[in-house]
Amino acid sequence: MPKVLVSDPIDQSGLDILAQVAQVDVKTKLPLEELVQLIPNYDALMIRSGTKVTSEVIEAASQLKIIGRAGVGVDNVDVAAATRRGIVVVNSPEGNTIAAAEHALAMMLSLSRNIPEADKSVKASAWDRKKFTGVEVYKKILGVVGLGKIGSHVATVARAMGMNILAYDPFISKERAAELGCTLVDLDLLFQEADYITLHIPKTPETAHLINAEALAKMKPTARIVNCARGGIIDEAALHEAVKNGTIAGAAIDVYESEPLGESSLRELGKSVVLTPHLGASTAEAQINVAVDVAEQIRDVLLGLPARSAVNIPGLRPDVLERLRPYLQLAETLGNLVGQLAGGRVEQVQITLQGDLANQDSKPIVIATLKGLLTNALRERVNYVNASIEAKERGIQVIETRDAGVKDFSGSLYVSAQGSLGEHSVTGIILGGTEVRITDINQFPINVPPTKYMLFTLHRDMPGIIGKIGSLLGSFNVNIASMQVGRQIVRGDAVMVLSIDDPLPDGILEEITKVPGIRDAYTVAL
Ligand SMILES: NC(=O)C1=CN([C@@H]2O[C@H](COP(=O)(O)OP(=O)(O)OC[C@H]3O[C@@H](n4cnc5c(N)ncnc54)[C@H](O)[C@@H]3O)[C@@H](O)[C@H]2O)C=CC1
Ligand SMILES: O=C(O)C(=O)COP(=O)(O)O
Repeated sequence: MPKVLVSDPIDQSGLDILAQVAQVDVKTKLPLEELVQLIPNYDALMIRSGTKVTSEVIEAASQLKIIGRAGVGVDNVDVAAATRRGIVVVNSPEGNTIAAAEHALAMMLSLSRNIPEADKSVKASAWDRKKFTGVEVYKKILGVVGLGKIGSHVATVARAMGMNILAYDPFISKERAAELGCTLVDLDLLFQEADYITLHIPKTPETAHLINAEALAKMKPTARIVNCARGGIIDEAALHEAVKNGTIAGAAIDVYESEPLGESSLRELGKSVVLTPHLGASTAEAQINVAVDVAEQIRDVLLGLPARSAVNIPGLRPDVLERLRPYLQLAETLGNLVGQLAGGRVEQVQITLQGDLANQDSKPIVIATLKGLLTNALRERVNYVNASIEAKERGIQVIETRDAGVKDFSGSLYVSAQGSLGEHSVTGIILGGTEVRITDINQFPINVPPTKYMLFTLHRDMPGIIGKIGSLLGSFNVNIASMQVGRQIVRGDAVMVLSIDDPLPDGILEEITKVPGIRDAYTVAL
């Protein structure tokens, strides 16, 4: 019988499902060393946010087939390490949406009406009404950062309370935002206008310390901020300063840079700050939802069936996968590339299967392209199973075409993305059965393999320009691994593609665009 280790508190309904197919051991609050020692005995691990599944744990997990996260965020799991070991990671994308949204709303109201401090004072036998006079949310502006599942529900309920909603989410279309009654704005405007700011984004390298001293300085002195998303999106030291100095009026925080919260100056801020111990998902209903959702998936995987919400494996039929594997890699790379070139919100994607590829099953290729495209927004949360739904929810229009007449290569894939910042296109092929080659960017012919870090420029084809870019990169200590130029006509417009060994340092892209003749420059990490 397979063995499942449950290392965080999970609702009994989930444990009952696991017990149908496995021996279930519940051992919570395990120190890392003990987890590393125990894990080789288990086929499945079921967790919440308390267990850190580090690469060390995964390396020791010689039998492990699946990690089930009974919740949304998988930032406590080294998903890349799990993927390398062939371990499926599943979560419950919707099981606690309502719980988290309601907690954010409760936090906003608690902060506005000083409920926690007032409660404390009554329980201490005081009757102090003046001290706890609050503010109303009615007719106030709520800035929602991240208009995904939780952010959308918060916006809907807040509208019903008479709030006006500004939203920032670079991956959501204007139409989708309008459907929710929200006005999409840029982040600076949201910071400047909002009376309340609520965060509903994943923690990624881009969102780490999104709310720092500089951002806080842009906010109204009456602004209040709510974080029920992830610790580390707010710089806690900067928040403490901002509330203490009156830069903003207050904050309600559920998640912290380090959990459990250790020594923290946030505790010293009295009624201006409301703190809860990561309770967003802690409702009876959500805990049953996530426990059942994830336990069912663990059961299925242990029985050899596919999981419905795997964050790290394609949910496609194995035979299709095998046949199309190189083209799925091509599609994912082109989707990711065109998404990064497009930069902002993508509204429309066109995917054309050309030449011999036009006779293949397009569905997996379209899904792989969308997965690549959405990786920028959703990271490891997007997979082959949910890529189409996620694209639809973001209002991205997908146009799929076939053109068997294109005979440049035996089969090629063309992907273009039209978004808030313009349109970009890329074409690619598979060389020698396995190798991805990019053969065209924005209608300029090239022939380059994708690499981890790339720099693209659109420029005028004129003498000296390549040298200038080379020297500029050199002066920033950026090593160029390879370089190629593509043009349609001599001394007309051209594109330059550079593979570089490291990410571009801050500020250099701006310098590149200042070089005479350079029209645009883009950096991409694949
Ligand atoms: N406090 C708690 O107990 C809980 C916390 N959460 C956290 O809430 C967050 C949101 O969850 P969901 O709404 O389910 O996820 P979701 O994936 O449905 O929505 C996230 C949204 O953020 C957007 N986004 C990504 N990067 C962005 C950026 N740099 N700027 C602005 N928007 C960006 C995405 O386009 C997406 O629409 C996650 O971090 C999750 O871990 C979720 C459940 C409970
Ligand atoms: O689902 C999420 O992302 C959460 O943050 C919930 O965390 P928890 O399962 O309550 O430890």
